[in-house]
Amino acid sequence: MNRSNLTVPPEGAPVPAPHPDAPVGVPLGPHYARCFGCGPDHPTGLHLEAVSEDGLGVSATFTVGDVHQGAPGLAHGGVLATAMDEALGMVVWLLRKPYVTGRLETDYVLPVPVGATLYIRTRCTGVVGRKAYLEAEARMDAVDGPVAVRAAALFVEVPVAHFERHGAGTSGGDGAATSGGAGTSGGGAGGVASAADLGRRVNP
Ligand SMILES: CCCCC/C=C\C/C=C\C/C=C\C/C=C\CCCC(=O)SCCNC(=O)CCNC(=O)[C@H](O)C(C)(C)COP(=O)(O)OP(=O)(O)OC[C@H]1O[C@@H](n2cnc3c(N)ncnc32)[C@H](O)[C@@H]1OP(=O)(O)O
Repeated sequence: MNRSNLTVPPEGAPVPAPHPDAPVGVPLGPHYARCFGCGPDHPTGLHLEAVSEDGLGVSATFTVGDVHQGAPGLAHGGVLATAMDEALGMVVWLLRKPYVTGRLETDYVLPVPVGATLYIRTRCTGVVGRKAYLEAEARMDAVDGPVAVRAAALFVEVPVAHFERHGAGTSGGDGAATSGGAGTSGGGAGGVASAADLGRRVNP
């Protein structure tokens, strides 16, 4: 894909070992029930469903709905970038540290119609200090379908306080969702309802 060197790990950058608690071969479930990317409680979200492959890579599916259109009958490019961001974020979630997207690069290779299902695979390609490098590819309508979107990203590790300091209305009161969901019941990564939950998850 076309990409800047900001999302390419420096030569010799180590790929981390999977976290010992990282789930393998199981559905991840949502990390947050109201997440636009993966939350089952979000009415028009992407409802991405993902499986950890080996603790460092994730397979996810996203079916484009009516609410995701840009041009008539076609997925909005920003929505597709969000789907890639979400699937990439699920990989750093497996590393059991809080990260945010610093940079996201996207190549749109094919138009993606409403009703299409994207089969997304993402992978961590290196970690240097607070920076995690990741790549993603989305194939149309089958795991071995044509490539529709490619992405690369730099995620930056942040303290749990990042979410406490910057999140509005997520301190566990009315704005907080119950994490519930497949994340906790499916033996997967486990959902969070608040920044405090996130802290407990990272430092149990
Ligand atoms: C309260 C409720 C909590 C609920 C939370 C639930 C879950 C959340 C937790 C985990 C997520 C789980 C699953 C994933 C799900 C979804 C995926 C979507 C993820 C997102 O959608 S997340 C939202 C969008 N995201 C942001 O909202 C970030 C806004 N932003 C910032 O918060 C700062 O900007 C930050 C922190 C990025 C950096 O700030 P900073 O001050 O900490 O660090 P600094 O600037 O020193 O950068 C350190 C090193 O990164 C390099 N670096 C930084 N930025 C770069 C860039 N853009 N390009 C190239 N390199 C960059 C520097 O060059 C330096 O590199 P070097 O060390 O080599 O000098």
